[in-house]
Amino acid sequence: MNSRHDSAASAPGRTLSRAVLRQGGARCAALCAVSTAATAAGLLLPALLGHTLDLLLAGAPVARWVGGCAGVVLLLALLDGCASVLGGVCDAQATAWLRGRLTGHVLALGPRAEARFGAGDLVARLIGNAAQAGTAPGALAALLAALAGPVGGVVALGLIDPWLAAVLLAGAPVLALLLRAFARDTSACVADYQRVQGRIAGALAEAVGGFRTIRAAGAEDRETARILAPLPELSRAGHRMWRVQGRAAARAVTVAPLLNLGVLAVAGLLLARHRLSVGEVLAASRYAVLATGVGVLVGQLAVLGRARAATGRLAEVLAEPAPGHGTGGLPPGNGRLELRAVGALRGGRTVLDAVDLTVPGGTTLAVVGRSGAGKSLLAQIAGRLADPDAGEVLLDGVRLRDLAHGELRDAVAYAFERPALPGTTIEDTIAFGRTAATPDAVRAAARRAHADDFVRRLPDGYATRTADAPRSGGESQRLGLARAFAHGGRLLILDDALSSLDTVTEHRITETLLAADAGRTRLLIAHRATTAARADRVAWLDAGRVRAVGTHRELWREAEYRAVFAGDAAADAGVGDEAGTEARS
Ligand SMILES: Nc1ncnc2c1ncn2[C@@H]1O[C@H](COP(=O)(O)OP(=O)(O)OP(=O)(O)O)[C@@H](O)[C@H]1O
Repeated sequence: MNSRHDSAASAPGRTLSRAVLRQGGARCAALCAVSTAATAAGLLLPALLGHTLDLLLAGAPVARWVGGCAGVVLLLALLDGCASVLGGVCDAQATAWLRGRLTGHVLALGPRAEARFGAGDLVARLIGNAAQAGTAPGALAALLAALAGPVGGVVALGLIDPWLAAVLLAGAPVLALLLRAFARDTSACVADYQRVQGRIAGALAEAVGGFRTIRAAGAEDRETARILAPLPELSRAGHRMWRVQGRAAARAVTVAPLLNLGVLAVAGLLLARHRLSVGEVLAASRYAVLATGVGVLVGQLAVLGRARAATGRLAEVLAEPAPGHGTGGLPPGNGRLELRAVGALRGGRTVLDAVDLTVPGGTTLAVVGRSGAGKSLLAQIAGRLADPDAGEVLLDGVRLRDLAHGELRDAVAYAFERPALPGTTIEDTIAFGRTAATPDAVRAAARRAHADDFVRRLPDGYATRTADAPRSGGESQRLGLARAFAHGGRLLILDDALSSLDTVTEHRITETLLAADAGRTRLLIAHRATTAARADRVAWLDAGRVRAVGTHRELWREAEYRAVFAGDAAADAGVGDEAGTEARS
C-alpha cells in the first residue's frame, strides 16, 4: 500500500505537479477567480432571499429585491458557464503540455524507454494518464474556489449570529478528517487501478506486434486470456475505489445533516427569543447547507486524487535520465571513427568487451560475426544511439558525448534491417530528418538505393501515402537506405540494412555505396561474405570481442572465420578469395 502511495506522491511526482501548475498559472488563476466569484454570488443569494422574505412578511415593496435575486441567479449561471469553459481550456492545455514533455522525453530515452516500461504501458501513460494528470490545475483551482463555499457559509452564519457559527465549527474537525482520509485513500487505490490498466495495455501492444505468430500458433484464446489476466486485479482496485468513495459519501451524509440540524435547532431557539427574523432563519438554513457542503469538495478531491496518481506515473517516465549532449562541434574531417576500450552490458551480461577499433576517414569497415556477437549493439554505440558502459567513441577526434545534438545527428546517418518509415508520403519518408531533404535530393537518394523504380510504379509515385504503399521487406529496406543517403553526413552506419535485398540488388547498391568516397566513412554490419569482401577492411566480432581486423581475403584463411558465413549462399558457392577478387575487379 505504501509503495503504491509513494509513487503517486513521490518527489518527481510533486515536482511535475508544480511544473504543471506553473505553466498554466494565469489560466488557473483566472479559473480560480471566476469560480470564487461564482461561490461568492452563491453566498450572496441566501442573504438576499432572506431579506426579501422579511420584507414580504412585513408587507414592504420587494420588486427591487426580487430583481436583485434574479440578477444574482443569472450572474451565477454566467459565471458557472465561464468556469466550465476555462476549466476545459486549463485541462486541455495542461494535457497538451504534459504530452509534449513526455513524448519528447520518451524519444530522447530511445530504446531504454521501451525496455523499462513497454510500448503499451507508455501509450497508456501518454494517452490516459496525461489526460487525467492534465485535470490537476483546473481541479485545484475549482477546489480552492469550492472551499470558499464552506468558509463563506461559516462566516455568514457568524454574521447572522455567532452561536450558529459555533455549532458548525464544533463539527468542522470531523469533516476535515473525513476529507483528508478520502484524499489519501483515493490517490492510493487510483494509482493501483492505473498501474493495472498499464499492464493490460502493455500486453495488448505485445500481442498486436506479434499477431502473425499468435495466429500461426493458433494461440488467440491463450493470448486473450494472458492480456486480460489482470482483469480481476483491476476489478478489485475499482471496487476499492468505489468503497472509498462510498464510505466518504456515507460519512458525509451522516455528519453534514446532523450539523445542519444543529444549526437549525439553534436558529429556531434564537427565533423564539426574537434574536433572529424568519428571513434570517431561512438564510441560516441555506448557509448551513453551504458550510457543510462537502459533496463538491469530495468530487474535486476525487478528481485531484486521480490526477495526482496519474502525475506520479508520468513522473516515473520523466525521472528516467535521458542521455545528455555536449555543445561541441566537429572539426573538418571525413569521419574517422575510433572506438576505445568500449564495453557494454545488457541484461547484466557483458555484450561488448574492451572493443578497440579505428576506421580511417573515407574507408569502409564491415563488422561480421555470429548471431548475438554484439554487432548491432556496436552499430548503435558507434553513432550514439546508445552509450557504452565503458570506453569512448570519437568521430574525427571528438568524443560523441561532447557533440551538440544537431551536430551529431547531421554527421551520422543510419539505415536498419527493419526500418521504421515515418512520414505521410513516400517523399516525406525519404526526406524525414532534422532538416527535410529537398525533392531533388530525395529522388537522387532513391536512385542510389534502387528504390526509384518501384516508387514510380506506385499509384501516386512519390506522393503515395506511405501507409497505403504496398512494400516487401526489401523495398522497405531500400526506402530506409534512401533516407540515409538523402541526409549525407560524414559517417554512414548500415545495420544489416541490405539483408532483405536479392543478391543482384544488394550487389548494385554496395557497388555505389562502397565506390571510393573520400568524404565519408562507412560502417556495415554484414552477414554475407560478398558484402564483407567489398569492404576495405573487416572487423570480426566474436562473443563481444574483436577477434581480428583485416581484409576479407586475409581473414578468409581462417576456418573459424569462414564458419561465420556457413549457410550463406555466397560462402556455399565458394566465395572467399574469389569474392575479394570479384569485388575489386
Ligand atoms: N536490452 C537487452 N537486454 C538483454 N540482452 C540484450 C539486450 N540487447 C541485446 N542483448 C543481447 O546482446 C547480444 C548481442 O546482441 P546484438 O543484437 O548486438 O547481436 P548481433 O551480433 O547483432 O546479432 P544478429 O546477427 O543475430 O542480429 C545478444 O545476445 C542479445 O541477446
